[in-house]
Amino acid sequence: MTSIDIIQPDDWHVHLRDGEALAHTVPHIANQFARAIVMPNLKPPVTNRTMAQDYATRIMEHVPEHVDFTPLMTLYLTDKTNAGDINCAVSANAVKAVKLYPAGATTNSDSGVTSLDHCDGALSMMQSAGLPLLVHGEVTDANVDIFDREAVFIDKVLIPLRARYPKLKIVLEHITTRAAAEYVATSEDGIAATITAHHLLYNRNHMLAGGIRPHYYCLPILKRESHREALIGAATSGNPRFFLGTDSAPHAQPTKETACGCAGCYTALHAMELYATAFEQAGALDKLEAFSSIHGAAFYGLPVNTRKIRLVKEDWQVPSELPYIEGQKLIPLNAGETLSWKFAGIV
Ligand SMILES: NC(=O)N[C@@H](CC(=O)O)C(=O)O
Ligand SMILES: [Zn+2]
Ligand SMILES: [Zn+2]
Repeated sequence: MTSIDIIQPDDWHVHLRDGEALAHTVPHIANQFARAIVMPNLKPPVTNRTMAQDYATRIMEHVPEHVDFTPLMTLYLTDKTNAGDINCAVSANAVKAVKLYPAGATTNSDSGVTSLDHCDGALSMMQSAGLPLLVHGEVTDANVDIFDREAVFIDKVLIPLRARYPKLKIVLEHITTRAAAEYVATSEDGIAATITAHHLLYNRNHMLAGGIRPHYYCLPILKRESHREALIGAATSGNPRFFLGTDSAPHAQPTKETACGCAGCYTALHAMELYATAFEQAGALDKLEAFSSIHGAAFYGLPVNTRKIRLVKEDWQVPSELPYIEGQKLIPLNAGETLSWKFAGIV
């Protein structure tokens, strides 16, 4: 039987939600990953040090016994976030990053930033403190086609932002296009990108051809095959600017399977199996460890994990549904499908 051992990975972008959901999401993510950057798009969003610390405590209550997992917390940037909010969170070491959601771009982004002009105090403080800005990189202009929103964001928002704050560390989250992969690979230091497993494995045909599949709907939306190929190229290039971020984003079944469904794919259960599948298909399994377990820690200035995990080549079936909040079900990505890699635990 084929198997590979790699340094235990970290997830540099995940949604764990809150309340009852944590009993489901936290054990899944803590099973495979040693640390995770936890997104702050709760209702209401996590906007200050106390909220971040309290949220971390609620997460820790659901880490199973004998499992070693550390949530790395983030603040949600709003028009009102000021230098004092950043300073307070940084000096207490309560957060590892700040998240920018353009207002209206994605799930729970109503409190997001309407214009970065409002955020000068916060961004200047982050730049001097070395606190990374994590970016949902899509414009929200109704006139911009949904398939172009990431590429337009780079030109209209990201490049001017970097000109204004050249030392600000930025992660372009969940990149989905050739434009993003090329921009991150070729521009000035201080930028990196996370890539999800689903954007490495699927293109928009998987979501739309032969019937509409809501569990493949996430933002930024799956793009055409040539973009998926560019992402595979970036992830397997060995370039330390690219690292793992699942963007696992649970939504209860009734809110996905409906006339106007929520964006988000749930992959926390089987993330490393999906990444291994994508890297194997690309003939690049030897690059999986650096992408999953080394590059992200280096960007965040954190030590690499000491434990190792094992992935084995073995068929198993993804459950067709998982228990979730309020008696509802959570449909994972790949529900009912057979995967050929299996996570076999810490070794
Ligand atoms: N990726 C998604 O499609 N959804 C995320 C939000 C986000 O990461 O944009 C969510 O919170 O559900
Ligand atoms: Zn996002
Ligand atoms: Zn996300």
